[in-house]
Amino acid sequence: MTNAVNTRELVLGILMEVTGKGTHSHLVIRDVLSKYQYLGKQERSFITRVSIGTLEQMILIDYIIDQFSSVKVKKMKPVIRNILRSAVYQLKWMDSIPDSAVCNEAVKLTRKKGFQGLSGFVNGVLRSIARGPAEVRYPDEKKQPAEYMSVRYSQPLWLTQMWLDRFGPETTGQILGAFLEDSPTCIRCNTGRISPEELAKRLNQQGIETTSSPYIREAMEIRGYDYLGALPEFEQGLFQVQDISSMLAVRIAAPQKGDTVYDVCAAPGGKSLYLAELMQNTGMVTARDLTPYKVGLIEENILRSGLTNIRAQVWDACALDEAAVETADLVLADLPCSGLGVLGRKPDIKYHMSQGQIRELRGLQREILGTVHKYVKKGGVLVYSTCTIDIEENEKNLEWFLSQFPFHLESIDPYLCAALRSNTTAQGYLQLLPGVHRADGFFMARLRKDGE
Ligand SMILES: C[S@@+](CC[C@H](N)C(=O)[O-])C[C@H]1O[C@@H](n2cnc3c(N)ncnc32)[C@H](O)[C@@H]1O
Repeated sequence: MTNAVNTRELVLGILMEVTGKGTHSHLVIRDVLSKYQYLGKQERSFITRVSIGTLEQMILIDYIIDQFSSVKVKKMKPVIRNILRSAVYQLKWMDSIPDSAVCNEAVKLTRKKGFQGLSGFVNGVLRSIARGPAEVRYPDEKKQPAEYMSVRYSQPLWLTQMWLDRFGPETTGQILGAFLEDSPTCIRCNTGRISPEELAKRLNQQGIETTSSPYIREAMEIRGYDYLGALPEFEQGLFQVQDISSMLAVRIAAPQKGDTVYDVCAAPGGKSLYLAELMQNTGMVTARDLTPYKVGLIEENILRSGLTNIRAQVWDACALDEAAVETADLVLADLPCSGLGVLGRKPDIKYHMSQGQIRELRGLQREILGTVHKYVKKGGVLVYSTCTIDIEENEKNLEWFLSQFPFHLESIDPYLCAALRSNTTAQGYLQLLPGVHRADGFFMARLRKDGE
């Protein structure tokens, strides 16, 4: 790799930003790649792979380093621990790079960053790891199942314990395992403009692999593209990037032609656009979000879609809009949440989230639900959804909502394929689990307002 030193330095910068300042990895990586556009495809994919891979496996990587280092990872200087982390990722997960090259580059970078005196330490730790046994000595699976799974799947202990208590070891293993697998990009074909078969054919002709979803006809997973934004089919609005679970949330909302719809937390607008599309350019979808920046993202997407039955507005969902009270056939409350269902796509969430933050989010969700349910007409529908796997934000919030407001759950089976139907879907809600379902972790519930 011609530019190896530079790319490793860029990876270090990304790790410092994400682990030190808590910035989201996908934003930091996007900024770095757009700043260094002159880098070749190989260098760009090296930066993405090592940054994401290191973050994904960081708990396991730290565990490995701690077994070989006299100084524990937590006690190290941030620059040193991040140089070691990305080097261990290359040693253990990237067979194509010789161990000696990984160690030498890490030592050079240590010196370049002004830690001349620690270059011997970095060299020693990395060479011991490279020479050490290939197999990791995990915590005892029988005596310490949560510790074992936490290290094995590189997930925080509190999260692993929470899911073990709720789902048991088998399902927890499936969920955690799925987070470490490659997450394909999912797209939704704009069926108003092109059939899924024709879109797949056009993408295949450009060397892009497509796999149709078992759950929704217009959904497909795509692999093997370089830059999505450059595809003519994207430019022309023939498809949207959207996970299958998000599409399902819209499907269970089942908007009708001519409906008045409020999507109260809508940016960047994926679900709003799908709602508007299903309404075949009739009725009106009001897509709201908190800031002009976020609403700008919705507006860009509206423009690309060519739909005219959708408008974007800045509106704080906690503030009551008197004019909207009892006007909506459908309200979509796809609320801010802990995001624990999408750890496979956004690995750094697991380092930033905590039980305290979950409590705060639950409070915000209740505040928003307590406001926006008022927009639903008597006999209208409210869909509550989150991209998380957390009983407090999902089932418990649902129970709370039903105890407070005049709504009842309604079966979502008519909108789902047989593979997704269960006791809970017959009641009116669905918790998707990665590894169990072929989709991101996601929760959705359909509630009908009492009355006409
Ligand atoms: C889960 S995301 C929505 C994703 C969106 N529904 C989609 O499918 O593209 C949650 C959104 O809620 C917004 N949000 C957070 N607090 C809000 C509030 N008080 N009022 C309105 N929007 C809010 C965030 O800016 C974020 O865009």
